[in-house]
Amino acid sequence: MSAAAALADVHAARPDGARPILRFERVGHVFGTESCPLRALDCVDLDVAPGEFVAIVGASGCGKSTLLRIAAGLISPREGAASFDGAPIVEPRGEIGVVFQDAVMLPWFNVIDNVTLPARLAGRDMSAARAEAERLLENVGLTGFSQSWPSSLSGGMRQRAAIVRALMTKPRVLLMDEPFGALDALTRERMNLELARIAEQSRVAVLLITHSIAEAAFLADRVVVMTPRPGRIAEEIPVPIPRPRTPKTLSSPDFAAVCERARAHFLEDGGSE
Ligand SMILES: Nc1ncnc2c1ncn2[C@@H]1O[C@H](COP(=O)(O)OP(=O)(O)OP(=O)(O)O)[C@@H](O)[C@H]1O
Repeated sequence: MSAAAALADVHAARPDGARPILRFERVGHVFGTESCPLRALDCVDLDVAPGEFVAIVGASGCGKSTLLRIAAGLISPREGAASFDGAPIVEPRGEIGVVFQDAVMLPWFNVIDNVTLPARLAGRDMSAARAEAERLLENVGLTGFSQSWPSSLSGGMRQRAAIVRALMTKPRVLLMDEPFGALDALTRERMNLELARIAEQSRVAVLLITHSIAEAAFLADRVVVMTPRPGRIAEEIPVPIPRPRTPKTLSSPDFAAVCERARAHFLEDGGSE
């Protein structure tokens, strides 16, 4: 069974309603003190539908990570609200998985113990959790590495393990903050293909933050461009490219058009990708 088929299987029995699975309503956030405030986000309205893949691009410091941390329940927004399936997000929850740029793994745990940690913390049956983890590891190309120490894995392998760990809670939303930013270009391309397969065949909704317009256009159903700080939504660009996405996608006129439309914002602002 392929990684994607396995993940489709993981999510198969879940009924998805028509309402957004993730919603930001007039979300604003200010850091700093009253005398020295720093407005990171301003009036962000954004919906993510069940199973949808949304990528966010924006200049460094425009508030992308802050938005994602609000969705993860790690920060309470000063203004507006974020909700998951209609309920306010007030703390981290199992249905929302998070993958950060640095695949933080506990160095004193091997791979299988790291990826099954959420299951252990949730008090799940560990033999079932281990079997599920082994299956997911196999399907992301980490067969035979379950007993390895994190220090012996490459960056790409650690990131794959981090994705498996995030999927162990059977999330309905996967939040990804520059997950492949630290990888070399070739590994990043391979990881993009893998993530595209996961997203296409599973029903997990993905909110991806990336500095790469090409990565956003390749993976997403919709590319959201943010303004420089304070971050607002400048434009939502639909990506009319059929799935499955393949390496050939990168040379399609639609792909080039989406990239050009997104890039125009950064040229206007004097910024760069
Ligand atoms: N905990 C914090 N305390 C104070 N200021 C913060 C904090 N977190 C973020 N900021 C500030 O808020 C703004 C938005 O930060 P954020 O990390 O969300 O931006 P970003 O778009 O993700 O940036 P990058 O692309 O460089 O990662 C920045 O000016 C940052 O310095």
